[in-house]
Amino acid sequence: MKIGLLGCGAMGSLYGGYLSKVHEVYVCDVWKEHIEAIRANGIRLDEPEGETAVFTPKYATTDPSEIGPVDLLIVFVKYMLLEDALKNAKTMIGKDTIVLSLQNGIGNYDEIAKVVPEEQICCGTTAHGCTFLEPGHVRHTGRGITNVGTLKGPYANAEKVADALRQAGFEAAAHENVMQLIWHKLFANIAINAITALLDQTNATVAENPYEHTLAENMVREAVAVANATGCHFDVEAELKNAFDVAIATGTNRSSMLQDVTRQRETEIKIINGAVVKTGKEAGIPTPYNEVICQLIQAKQSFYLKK
Ligand SMILES: NC(=O)C1=CN([C@@H]2O[C@H](COP(=O)(O)OP(=O)(O)OC[C@H]3O[C@@H](n4cnc5c(N)ncnc54)[C@H](OP(=O)(O)O)[C@@H]3O)[C@@H](O)[C@H]2O)C=CC1
Ligand SMILES: CC(C)(CO)C(=O)C(=O)O
Repeated sequence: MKIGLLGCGAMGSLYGGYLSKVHEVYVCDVWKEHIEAIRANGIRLDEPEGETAVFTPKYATTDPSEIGPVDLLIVFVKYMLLEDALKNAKTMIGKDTIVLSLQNGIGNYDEIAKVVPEEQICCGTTAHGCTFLEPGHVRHTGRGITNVGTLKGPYANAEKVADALRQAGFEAAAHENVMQLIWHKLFANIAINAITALLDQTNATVAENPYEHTLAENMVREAVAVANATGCHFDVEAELKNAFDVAIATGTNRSSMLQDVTRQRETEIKIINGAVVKTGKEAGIPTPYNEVICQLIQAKQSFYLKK
């Protein structure tokens, strides 16, 4: 399969690397130094078990027009850059190209749909974790399943994508009700990301510190109520247990939002806690805890983004 990776940072390097074992992989990123390092030495991936794997994609570039249409385009660009990134990579998207989003949060699909017909979009979740180390070099921090589904497109597309991922050694499954899985993953990000970013603490503290725990619980309770108002069927106690289990399992991690504020980058708050606030407003469900934490993160990032 001809596969493109749009955004080849931490996660794009992991997926691009593994997929290049069996597929024809083209990686595209705006960061010139990183692309040059991949061209020179391949993608170096420090595996959770300790060894370093090296993968060689077919082609690495900063210019999507060099690639042409692919069968599958996986987007690992952050949400706020997604629409522009896809417009810039239009030449990679043919009428049969499947575009896959595995990004965190709720909102990526709508950004993709501004540029790509919905019939061609697949979305899902990944339980892998990755951290960028230096150009051409990333750390794989944890393994897990990749779930794929469609909202409007043919379900066969999700099966095709899951199959291509499995061929490359990923644990992957297609699902009829992918929104349920996206919400499920979101609840853990709701509990962990913004709190750790505000307090500059690792993930475990959300489960262990009583004040953080109470705040996380209140935010997850709101999020579950909102998800259920959209037609999902979540048991709030089970989701709370899962969210705190994730906090413990990834205990020493600095969450992606904490990494963003540390590097003075715009965070994904709008599609994490912000998605709960937005959907809550549409469904008439109050979400005061999520609203306050959104304002605090927006305030924090406004100081360094100067906007
Ligand atoms: N890291 C993780 O463990 C996980 C991340 N995710 C999700 O995956 C997504 C990506 O995360 P992650 O890999 O950590 O992020 P990174 O910031 O490491 O990677 C994103 C890459 O996209 C590049 N980029 C920006 N604009 C464009 C463009 N127009 N065309 C091509 N590339 C572009 C960025 O360059 P630049 O930095 O110069 O902007 C960067 O190299 C996020 O939405 C996140 O929620 C999901 C699960 C786990
Ligand atoms: C699960 C968790 C919280 C792991 O750090 C994550 O997905 C993130 O940091 O965005």
